[in-house]
Formats: sequence, structure tokens, C-alpha cells
Amino acid sequence: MLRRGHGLINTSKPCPAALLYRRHTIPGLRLGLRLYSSDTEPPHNVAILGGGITGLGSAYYLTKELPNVRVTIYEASDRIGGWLSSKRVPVKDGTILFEAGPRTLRPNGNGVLSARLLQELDLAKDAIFAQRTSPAARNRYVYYPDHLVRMPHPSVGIAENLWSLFTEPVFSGTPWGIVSEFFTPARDPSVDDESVGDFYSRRIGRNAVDRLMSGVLHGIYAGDAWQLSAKSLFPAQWRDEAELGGVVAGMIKSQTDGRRVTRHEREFLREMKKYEWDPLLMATLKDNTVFTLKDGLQGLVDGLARHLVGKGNVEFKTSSPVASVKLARAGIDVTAQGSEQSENYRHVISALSPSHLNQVAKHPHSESTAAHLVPTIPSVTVMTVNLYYRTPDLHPPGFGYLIPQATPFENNPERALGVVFDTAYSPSPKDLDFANWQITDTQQLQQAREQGQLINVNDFAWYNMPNRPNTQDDVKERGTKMTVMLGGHWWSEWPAFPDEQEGLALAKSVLQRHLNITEEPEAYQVNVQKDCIPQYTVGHEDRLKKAHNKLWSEYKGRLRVAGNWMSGVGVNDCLRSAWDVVRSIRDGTDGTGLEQVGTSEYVRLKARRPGEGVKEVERDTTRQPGQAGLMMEMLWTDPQTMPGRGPSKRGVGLQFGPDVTKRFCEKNGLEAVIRSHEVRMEGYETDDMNRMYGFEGECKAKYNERVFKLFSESFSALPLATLIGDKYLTLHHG
Ligand SMILES: C=Cc1c2[nH]c(c1C)Cc1[nH]c(c(CCC(=O)O)c1C)Cc1[nH]c(c(C)c1CCC(=O)O)Cc1[nH]c(c(C)c1C=C)C2
Repeated sequence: MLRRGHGLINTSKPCPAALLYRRHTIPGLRLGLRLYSSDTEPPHNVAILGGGITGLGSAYYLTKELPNVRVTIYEASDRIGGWLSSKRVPVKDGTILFEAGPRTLRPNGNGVLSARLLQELDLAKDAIFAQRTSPAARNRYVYYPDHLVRMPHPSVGIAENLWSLFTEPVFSGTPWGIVSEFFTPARDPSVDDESVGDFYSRRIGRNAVDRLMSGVLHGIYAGDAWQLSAKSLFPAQWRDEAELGGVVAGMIKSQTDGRRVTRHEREFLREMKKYEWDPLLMATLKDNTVFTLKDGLQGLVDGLARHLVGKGNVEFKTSSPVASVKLARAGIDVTAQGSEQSENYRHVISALSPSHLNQVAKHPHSESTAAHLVPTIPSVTVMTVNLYYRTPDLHPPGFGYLIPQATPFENNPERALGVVFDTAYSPSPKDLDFANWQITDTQQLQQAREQGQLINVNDFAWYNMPNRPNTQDDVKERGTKMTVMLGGHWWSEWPAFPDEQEGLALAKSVLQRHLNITEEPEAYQVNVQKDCIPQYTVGHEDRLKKAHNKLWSEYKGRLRVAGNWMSGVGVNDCLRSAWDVVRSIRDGTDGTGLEQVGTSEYVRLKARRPGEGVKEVERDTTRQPGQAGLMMEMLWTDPQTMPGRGPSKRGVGLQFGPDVTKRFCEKNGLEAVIRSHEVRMEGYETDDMNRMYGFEGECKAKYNERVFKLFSESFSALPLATLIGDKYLTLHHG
């Protein structure tokens, strides 16, 4: 039986726009294919090439989805984890943690997978969550042309945001560009892809690219806005222009009709929705933008490794670079370097970079690029320089700053990409100090935790209360910790990279010029991450489609690829590609790991109208709201004058400050929340209540018995919460 999905993807230049995303299957190629079947083959064994986060994630999902599987991980170096690498270094009064690579994870989008790992690997107790209200979430800066400019944020107020928008050169022309984008004609349909720079300068204006967007692209891809692909990096906007005339039109449509996603994505979202979260972790994640771990993201690697070793069916082969992978009569043969003998596996998941994969999958006698299994995907090298200074608060409060491409050379001769204020992501001894907490009653904190509530005693959501929060730096008085990011596309043409001392000198020089820091760092670490970020340059999607076709025709679904070179360069994206590839193996779906590239099957998610979350709350038919859940919270939560959240005086629910109400209203598009003043011990409105408030008499006097009956029946049927005109949320509160 032929199954969906293993058809070859059309990579030829499209003629009419309608053909753009169509896949072509070539029936002839399918004839004679022996598709694997789980009933007839020996127990499932899978080799994973590469022990970075993608490889570890793949092993993790394999052992979860196919419990009887045997997994072998081949890793060339003597350590696993790849670019994720955290080191504790000594300073005068203790130790601090430096991250060489990624340092924080977002729990949204694909990040739901890393958030799930917190729960499944029991890592939430080691996590540090940065609140939405924390400086790290609210203060983001761009360095242009010679000073830091804070990006607009609702928390600073309309006046300040507008002032900045109309006076700072970094925004010059952008507000008007966004307004006029609506009226800008769509691109010529024959254009199959273009750079992000070309796309956005056509739609919004060149300044928006050079002064803003290029900075954001530095922060994610360390890449060049004029080379990265608009179609691959901004697929929704790229399609919106073609189909709706523009990016703003697309945003409006998403608001009114719902966000557009691929069918595959919708399935993923549905599956994620079904997940059973620990209520406290859920509450924590909702209020946070990013999280990290007390021992850095290395903690995630260690957690995965511990879990996999404990499983007993996963073998780690470190210091074992792979020499070749070859399709065999049954399965696929993998030979490690220096080994005479190959091992046979039913499937191989390659978590290697494309160039590395080409080396191990190449035909022994062919050197030509045409013989490459996957096309070359360029990548950039990033140098991260971690610095620790004794003096605290050497930077303004916030995430850090990005340096856009238009920053004049004399203000950035080192060609830095940005600076991360690591201090903002982890509690300091000051935050640990009881005296500075908003709530100090540990008994209350303990009780609240037991009831699945999160209480913010400061900027870091406190998952493991009443215990002290986690912190990365174990020092008496914390100084300032920062990371200077250098390299990326700026270094692509450089004949050689700076060495450690040169890197340190470059980083210090950046900080002296931009932040006036002249002090010598007490500790530092220079890390060169060679070819660490793949560049999705113009034509990326087409290259991936070609790779899919070649992989399919040469390996018939036995060799599948995952990693950061296909549809997202972050840790979360790596986990997602691992998840997808394992699912397709589990389900026996034919594929290569690239079968979703350029899919044209889009659907719209249901639009979330203002306050819809509230409407979705089902009425509790048992007439008892219980001790947990949203119904309970709506019933028993009370306002408090202090900002943030606090334990409820009632012993159930919690208290919330005016900032929480404001955020809730903003998020749900509400004008106000109206709460009744009286708590009814019975918990629900009853006919008695109508009588008590004199409604019965008034109604009968003004109208008649029938009208009263009708109203009291309606009241009894009213939900505890209702929306009036989509603007006012009324809560009976009793
Ligand atoms: C270490 C260098 C990295 C640079 N880009 C990435 C890494 C690991 C990958 C990356 N960075 C970000 C994303 C977006 C989504 C996400 O997964 O968080 C990705 C895929 C955003 C980001 N960039 C920086 C930080 C601290 C974050 C995440 C946290 C946040 O948004 O609050 C800083 C940063 N990274 C790089 C540069 C040049 C840079 C400069 C300040 C390159």
C-alpha cells in the first residue's frame, strides 16, 4: 500500500502562483520500493548521528514513543550537548556560571517541548523563570547610531513610546512605513524568494531593515538581512503579501479570521493542548517569557542524558565519528571511523550538519557537489565572550542590546552583533534576601504552592517556593555578568578568526565604547562556535526540497534528517525537528525529515475573539467549583492593592494586584472586570437570592408573575461569568 508523503517535491521554478507549493509524486519511482512494516521486521533499532540537543531529543522521543526500540547515539567528540555548554568558573567570593551558547529558552511555540521536558525530566525545580514584568522581558535595546535606544513597550506608557518613536533616528521612517505598507502593491508573482532586506525595504522602508530588523536578525541568526530568505524566515508574511496584498492586511486577517498555520502545525498544536500539565508549572509558564536552569542549559543536556542512561536501551558512543552510512538490503549500515565492521539499523536519524552528512553519505569515488546528498547550507561562526565584573549594575536593566547593520563603522569597528545582560536572567543575592520579597510569610507561600498557585515575590517566578529560588551565581555580592556576541556574517569574509586574547580585547573595547566600562573583568571566557548557526539564505526552501528528493530516492526513508538547518535555528526548533522525525518513524509515515518543507496545506486556527478564553470555561454541572482550576479562581480570587499576586485570605484562590487586572484586560481586549460584592455560600445564584434582593417584589409589581418566573429561571441558568458586548467581564463571584 502506498502511503502519503513520500512523493518527491517539485523543485522546478513555478509558473503560475498556484503551483508554488504543489508536490508532485512520481509513481514510477515508487514501484518496487520495499516500505518497511513493523510486523515483519526485527525489533526496531535506530542509530542517531550526533549527540547535540537534536540527537538527544531524538533519542528521548524514540524511547518514549517506541519503548522497545534500541537506540545508539554516535557522537564525534568526547562530550554530548553540542553547542549547549555551561561552565561554572571561580571568582573571589564564590562561583559564577558562564554560557558559551544558548542561555535561555522560550516556552511558547516549539518551546512547549522544552517546557514539557522541564516536567518530564523533573527539571522545573531547577529552573529560573523570568517574569513578563521583569526588566529582561520589558527592556530591550538597540544600539543606533551611538547610544542605546529602548524599544517601545506598553509598560513605559504611550507618551514615552511616542516620543521615542518620533525622535530617535533608529525609528526614522518606520511608523509611516508601517501605515503606508497597507497601500503598497504586492510583489510580482514571478518572484520566488528574496532577501528579508529586499522584502521589508519594499514593504516598510530601508531604514526599518538597516536600523531595526537587521539587529533582530543578528540576535537570532547572527546573519545578514540582505542574504537571509524572506520566504523561509517570514513564511506567513511572504504568503500574506502574495495572497492578501500585504503584511498588515495579513495581520488584520489573522485577528479577525484566525492565525494561518499548516495542517501539520495544527496537529502539533492540538497534541500539545492535550498535554497534562502540572498546574503550578502551567501557572508559572503563563507568566514568563523565558526560562533557564540553575546550572545553565547544560542542565537540560544532563537531564536528558540521565534519563536516557536510566532507560537501559540507549547506547552512547562518544568519540565515535561516523565514517559512512549506506543503504543495505535490510535497513541501513553505519560504520564508525576506525572500525572494520558496520552495524545495521532499521533507521538512521542524522542530527549532523548538511556538510558533515554529505561527508558520511558520499559516494566513495565521487567528489563532485552534484553527488552531494544534501545541498550546502551556509553557516556562520559566532564568538561569545562572557565577562564578569565586580561592580554591580554596569548596564541598564534589561535583556541586552542588539547592534543593527546600519550602526556606523566608527561606533562598532569590532563588528559586534549584540550584548546580552546575563545578570537580568538570574536572581541575585538581593533577590534571595527575604527582606526584599513582596511576601515573606513562608507558610502562606507553602500553602499557595500546595494549591497550585504561583506567587511572585520578585521578578523571578518562584516555582519551588517556599524554598529559596534558584540562582546561577553563587556569590555573596553579585557583580555584572554580560556576554558580547561577535562574528556571524561579519566574519564570513575574514581569512582567520580572532584568537582568545584578541576576542577578549574586542569585547572589552565594545563595552568601553558602548557602556563606558573601563574596569578589568574579574573572570572571562572566550568561546568560538564554529559554523554554529545555519543561514537560511535566499532559495533555502528550494534547496531543502531538493534535499528531500535526493534523500528519499537514495535512502528510501531509512535515513532521516533533523536539526537546526531546516526550519528554525534555536534549541526549541531542534527539539521540534526531533519530535517530528520520531513521530514519522513511529507512525510508519514515509519521509526524510524534510517532507513538510513548502507544504501548501494551510488552515486557519479559530480566531480568538476578545475574552474568548473566558467564554470557553465550561459551567460546572456538579455545582461545586472544586479546589483548583479556573472556575475556582474566578470564584474566590480577590483584588489587592499591592502589585503582583499574593495568597488569598480565604485560603483558596489567590489575590491579584491592579497590574494583573490591567494585563488581563489588555490581553483579552476588555474594558473592565465587574465583580459582584457578595459571596454566596451556596456558591450559585438562586431564586432565594432574587427574593432577598427584592427583585421578586419589584418584578411582580412592575410586570407580572410570569416575567419574574422567566427571569429567575434565566438567572439560575446564567453562567458564573459572562461577557457583555465583548467588553465587560462580569463575575458573579458567588
Ligand atoms: C549564542 C548566540 C545565539 C545567537 N542566536 C541564537 C543563539 C543561541 C539563536 C537564537 N537566539 C534567539 C532566538 C529566538 C528564539 C528563541 O529560541 O529564544 C534564537 C533561535 C533570541 C535571543 N538572542 C539572544 C538572546 C538572549 C535570545 C533569547 C532570549 C530573549 O529573547 O529574551 C542574544 C543574542 N544571540 C545572538 C546574538 C548576536 C545575540 C545578541 C544580543 C546570536
